[in-house]
Amino acid sequence: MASFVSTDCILPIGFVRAQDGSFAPTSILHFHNSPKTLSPLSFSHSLRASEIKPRIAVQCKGGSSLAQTNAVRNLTGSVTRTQGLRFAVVVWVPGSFEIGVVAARLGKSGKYHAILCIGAVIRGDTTHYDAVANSAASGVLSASLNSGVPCIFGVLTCDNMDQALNRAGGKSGNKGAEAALTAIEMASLFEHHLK
Ligand SMILES: Nc1c(NC[C@H](O)[C@H](O)[C@H](O)CO)[nH]c(=O)[nH]c1=O
Ligand SMILES: CC(=O)[C@@H](O)COP(=O)(O)O
Repeated sequence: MASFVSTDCILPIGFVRAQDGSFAPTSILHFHNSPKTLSPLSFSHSLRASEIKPRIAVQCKGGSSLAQTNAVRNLTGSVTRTQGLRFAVVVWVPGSFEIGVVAARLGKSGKYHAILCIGAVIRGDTTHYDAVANSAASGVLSASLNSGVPCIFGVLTCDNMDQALNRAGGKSGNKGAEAALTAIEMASLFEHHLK
């Protein structure tokens, strides 16, 4: 389930060990509840835990955990609320290495709410597998981040064909179908909650 939490919290990003053995934050970012972006409102150095008057409990002694604030919303995508959503499927490119650039072009077109990327990389005798598999993954991720449109990684990376067939509708399920559901959920999340 994809979810997005907007909170009003104080986020310690570093700790020092105090003389009594407790941990105190060395720097604090104070975030304000903003569903769109978390933007630090203030940045205070070397605040000690005793100086913080948080709206949340910051447990520093023996570890650090942030209690939930009193303003938390979970935004989730839906696999049923899909009216009007448009999808592109990248599958018939020469190889998985080429998926990323096609996904990026489709994402930037503004025509689609999500791009589903489907492929299978099967290990051979050389290290070429690693180059292709890693490039396919980074290519799809870059397409997402650069276009702002969810590009879903539905590329099998397997040591042999049996592994691939088992994940393409065999005894290990259908990773392509799972990726398709992820595409729907992400498109719905973006369309209904993150515009
Ligand atoms: N061996 C596999 C490949 N290799 C081809 C590359 O993806 C790429 O098309 C080529 O290197 C030219 O840029 N592709 C797969 O998708 N699966 C493989 O098992
Ligand atoms: C993923 C690949 O590129 C790989 O299947 C190529 O096979 P080989 O390493 O035997 O050339």
